[in-house]
Amino acid sequence: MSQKLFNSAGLVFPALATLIALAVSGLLNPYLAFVATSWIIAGLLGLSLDVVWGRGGFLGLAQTAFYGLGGYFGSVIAINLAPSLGNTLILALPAGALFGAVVAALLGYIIFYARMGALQSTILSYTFTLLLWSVTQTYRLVVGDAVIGGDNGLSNIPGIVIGFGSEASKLKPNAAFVVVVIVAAALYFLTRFLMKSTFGRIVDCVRIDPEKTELLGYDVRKIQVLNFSYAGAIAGVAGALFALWANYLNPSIFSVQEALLIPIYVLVGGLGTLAGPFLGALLIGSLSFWLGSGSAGGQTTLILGAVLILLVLYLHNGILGALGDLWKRFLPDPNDAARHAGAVQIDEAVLGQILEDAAIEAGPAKDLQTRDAFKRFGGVIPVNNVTRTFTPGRPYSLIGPNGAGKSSYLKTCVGLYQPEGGTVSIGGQNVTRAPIFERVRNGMGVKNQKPQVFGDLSVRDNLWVAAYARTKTPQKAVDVSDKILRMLGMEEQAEVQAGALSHGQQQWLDIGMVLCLAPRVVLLDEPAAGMTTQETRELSALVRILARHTTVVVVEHDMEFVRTLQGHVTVLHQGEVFAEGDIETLRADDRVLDIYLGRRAHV
Ligand SMILES: Nc1ncnc2c1ncn2[C@@H]1O[C@H](COP(=O)(O)OP(=O)(O)OP(=O)(O)O)[C@@H](O)[C@H]1O
Repeated sequence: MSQKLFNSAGLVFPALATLIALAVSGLLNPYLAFVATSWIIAGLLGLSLDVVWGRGGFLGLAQTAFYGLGGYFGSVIAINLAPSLGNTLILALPAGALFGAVVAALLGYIIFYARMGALQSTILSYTFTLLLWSVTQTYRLVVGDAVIGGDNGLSNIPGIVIGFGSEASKLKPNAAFVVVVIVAAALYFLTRFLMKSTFGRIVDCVRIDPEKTELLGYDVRKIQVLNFSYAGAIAGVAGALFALWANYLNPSIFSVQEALLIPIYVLVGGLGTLAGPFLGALLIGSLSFWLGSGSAGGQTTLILGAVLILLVLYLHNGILGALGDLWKRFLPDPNDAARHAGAVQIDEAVLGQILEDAAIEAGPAKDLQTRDAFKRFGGVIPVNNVTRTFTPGRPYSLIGPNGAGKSSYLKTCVGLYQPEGGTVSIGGQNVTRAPIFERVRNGMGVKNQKPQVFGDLSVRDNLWVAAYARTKTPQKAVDVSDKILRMLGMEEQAEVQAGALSHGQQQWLDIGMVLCLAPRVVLLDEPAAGMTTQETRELSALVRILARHTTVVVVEHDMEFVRTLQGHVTVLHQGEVFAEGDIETLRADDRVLDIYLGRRAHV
């Protein structure tokens, strides 16, 4: 019961809060209703940032820009059309949403496709807000009866008007409060629904590990722009509501102070909780209202600042995050099963079936080919004109001393590194300049050196997200991920958070995720690292079976593991192919021993 309530807390408690707000709306004195309306609008703006930051993982400081633009655009429409139509809500809110979404999509396109670092992206978003501040102060634009820009601001904005024509009437503060509560609640529940949907799950993956998400075949940048644009729409609605509520807008809406208040609402309420920003805005709004009008009047900023610092210092996950953590202590630990997990044992029959199904759905195995692949990092050349073709049948192992360029070669094939020269092709198709997700959609399945799993997601969800990337059908993804779960013998750990698994188990989960993609070429970078001897044996069997159905290339240090693969071995040294053959011959080759031992002649 309490587990169920915990899972639906984001639905039950906000619904209760909405009902309470609606029930007390008639009892509030009009001034308090008027002020409280602004706190809810601020919470809505905080929600938009939580979508971008708490869920998407990007601390954007442009939410007030979309808010202000939504406010201005919504007001221009309301000012010009309200005299004939009456109702301002159905004009201003969609206009604000649309404008916020479009501008956010354009800014998001620049931020995410330019592949800037996190800090640069935050600064760019902030610069955009400041630019609007400066532009709206400097220039004036007249659109019909609306005058935008200049310090005097836009002052003839009609209030919240409902009804049409002669029936139209401007709402009094208490009724306006009700309307704003309803709009905010509707957007909150819509956002919660979206974040619980497949789109939201993928947004979570992008936040946790964007590289891994792309390695599953998702177009990460597109998802980021869509999420950013959705958040821009919410900010635009909040801005339009604000303009109607205040009947006035001026450039200070784009100010530094406004932009920095929003992350504070989110942090105080609880990052990523969606409901937290409302709580944060309500708390900060009511505290400053009370301090401002009470005996502590002159010290408001100081006291508010101290309270905020204490809250952020002692409640790392904000109020709702802390309450959630506290509640979890009284619930059964879902990660308990991770501690009882034995060594993974592959079910070869299920594996065979999975690989046959994969061939039916994704087609025959593909060759991987590089021609004169060349990659340089300053004076280091980890991939030096490597020409190789890998085909299905037997596994290929890449070995060599530390720094030989094995991982760099794999990363060049995957697209994690862009080569300065040469080509990479999959199944005869040149993918040298293709983004990673396109190579994956072309049949490439990759496991990097460190296991990459989505730690906050359950084992089952990790596999589902991988399977969904290929199948694009939720139920099919369930079928595929269930089979992989069975093949790995990890059914009992299905609900465990992937981050709670041991290193070796995470390796298996990562390999399972690769298999969910039905890859036609598989690249595995040190898959046996962190595995027990028994697990390494299991892995060897898996790789051999896999190589019968697809092309498999494995980078590995563990020579015993390489020997058991019974495959073709390539020795890399200083970025070049140094020797090739079977492992027994290479182990007996003095030249190979020399480079491993660092003996003079070949180093
Ligand atoms: N992103 C990078 N930036 C700069 N240098 C890099 C980068 N990636 C690899 N290198 C350099 O390229 C060389 C080859 O590294 P790489 O990791 O490919 O070797 P490796 O054979 O996989 O080694 P190991 O077995 O230790 O993992 C090293 O000198 C490394 O420092």
